[in-house]
Amino acid sequence: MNAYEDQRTVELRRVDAPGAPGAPGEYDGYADATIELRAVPAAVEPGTLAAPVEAAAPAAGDAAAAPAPAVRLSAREAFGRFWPLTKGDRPRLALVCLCIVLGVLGETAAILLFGEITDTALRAGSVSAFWRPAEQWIALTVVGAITGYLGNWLAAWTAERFVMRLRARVFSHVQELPPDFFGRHRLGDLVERLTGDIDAIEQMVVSGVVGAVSAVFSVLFFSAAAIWMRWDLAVATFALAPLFWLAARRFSGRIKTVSRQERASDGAITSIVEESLSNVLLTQAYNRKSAEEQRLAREARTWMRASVTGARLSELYQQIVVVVETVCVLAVIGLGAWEISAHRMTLGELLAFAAFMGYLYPPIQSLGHLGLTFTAATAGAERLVEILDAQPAVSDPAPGAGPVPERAHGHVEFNAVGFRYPGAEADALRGVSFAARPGELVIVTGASGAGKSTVSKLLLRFYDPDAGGVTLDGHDLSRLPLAFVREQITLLPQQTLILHDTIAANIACGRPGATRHEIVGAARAADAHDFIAALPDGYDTRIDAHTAHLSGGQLQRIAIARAMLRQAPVLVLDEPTTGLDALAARRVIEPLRRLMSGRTTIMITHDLNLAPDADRILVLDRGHLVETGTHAELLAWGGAYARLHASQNGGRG
Ligand SMILES: Nc1ncnc2c1ncn2[C@@H]1O[C@H](COP(=O)(O)OP(=O)(O)OP(=O)(O)O)[C@@H](O)[C@H]1O
Repeated sequence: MNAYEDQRTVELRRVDAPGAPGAPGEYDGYADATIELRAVPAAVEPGTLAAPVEAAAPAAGDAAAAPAPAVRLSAREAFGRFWPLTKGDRPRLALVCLCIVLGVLGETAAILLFGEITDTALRAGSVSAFWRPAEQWIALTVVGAITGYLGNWLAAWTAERFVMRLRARVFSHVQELPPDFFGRHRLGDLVERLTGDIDAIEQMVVSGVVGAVSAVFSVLFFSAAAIWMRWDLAVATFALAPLFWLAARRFSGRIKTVSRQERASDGAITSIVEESLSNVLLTQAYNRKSAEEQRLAREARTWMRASVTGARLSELYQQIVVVVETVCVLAVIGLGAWEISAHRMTLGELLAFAAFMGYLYPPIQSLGHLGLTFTAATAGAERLVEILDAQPAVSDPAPGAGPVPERAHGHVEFNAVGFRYPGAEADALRGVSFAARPGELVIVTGASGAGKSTVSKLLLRFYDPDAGGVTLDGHDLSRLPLAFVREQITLLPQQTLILHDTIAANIACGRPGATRHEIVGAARAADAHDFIAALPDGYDTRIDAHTAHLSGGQLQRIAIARAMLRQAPVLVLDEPTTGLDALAARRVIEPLRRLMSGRTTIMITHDLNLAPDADRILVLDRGHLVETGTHAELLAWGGAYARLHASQNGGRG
């Protein structure tokens, strides 16, 4: 019986919740090798199941503190929303289910053989009667092992593919969302949604289905076998089964609430860690170490309370199940003893019957657990659906909506443009009109919040205007493919964007496929070649946004080289010298002039050093275009521009 006992350990660990003391009873000892397949579905597996349950749960009062998700779904809606993503893998899922059914059938037959061995070989003391059922049992075990192996392997494959596909889909969608979406969501929380929440949904959709099939077929076959053996005994013991469902139902509402809290807390903790580490300079320079620690501790406390309450709920559920199970098992033993004493049953039959009962409870429990897993995963689904339902602010025009030029000349026009950010109370731009012809430099200036950056966002079509229109060479931007617009317009943002890669790759991302010769040429034109060549690994030096050992001015020149390589006819410079000291700013002016030459340049800036070079200067004030002209004209006019200029030159006008 050693082999059984070993397997029983597996069975108990897998079927009972972690840490749940007590076995379903001695009958569980008759588990056999096919147990592995039944345990595969992660949703049924206590370890995985317990995760959302245990890790959740605030005290009742804490539930109110959970940030309310914008989307509320029932488990069925959540499942329906993500099930279509299994398309393409359904034949494999069907094969997994077939393996499960074969495995359960094998288990059923093995238990019957065990009853036979007990009566014909053990009780009769006959070795010869042992061999035939033993051979059959071994054959069944080998078939079970093969189907178990195949089923587990395919199930893992399908589950991982689902995760990959879902993550790719959400990631691709997120990348199309407008900048204000990222303003409303913390980065760490988004990271958590793309990792933890996606895993939770997998638990519901793929592992959930596999787990449900496994549990349903186990219940069907074992109960059919038990009824076939002794329907009266079976009915008597089945009467207690609904108690499992009642227990699961009782707990599911609270678990959903605490799971929401747990998912939100996970997101908050990841956000705090991410924000703190990326702002470590601010933390150190402003002595904010203890403030940051307190921020983390606050969230961690919420998470801990949720986690402990979740563990308590889970444990309570488990213990109730253990008591119900023990009552059921004792009922079987008691009835069996009575039947044996009345010679209506043999010992082998009783053991086989009890084994079916012992085998029946775990899948019944699993079904209850699965309900809880679905409930917990729904909280993750709500958070992902919130992202997937967020609409990109702009979309590609329908194919054939209008002619698409091969390449733009760079004639940009704003015609009475009005725009208000989603959810904002005031217009960011109102009735703004101007034009920039190929090769011209147009400077957009004005006080903070005047609407300068909004001009660049509309030009790059991060948003469409609410009124008026923006055209490129006379084509309304909304009628041009997005990819075309962004190929024709190069943005040099205020903050230099660095990829975690070599300097060469950072420059080449302006034009994928650029040769080393072209990269070096662009770096020379950007005055970046000398300092790059002086680095130990030259162009192959790996840099990173946070660890780059390069100055702000050097990074800016790498960005200029990237823009040079791009060769787009329109250039948008957003505060190109902000954050640089006077010397570094002077060093980027010349490369900038080279970059601007021959291109339509819209420069958004407070810094008026390049203003005398501009063909036109636009002064914005609270979304209105209040002055337009050259530097000399506007100075002579003596209005807002003259005041701005004077403020920068210490009142010298
Ligand atoms: N995502 C947003 N949601 C709501 N309002 C926004 C958003 N972004 C900007 N605004 C508002 O739109 C107005 C114009 O903002 P914009 O960023 O264009 O100003 P700006 O002139 O570039 O300012 P700064 O010089 O400080 O960068 C401001 O009142 C700002 O508060």
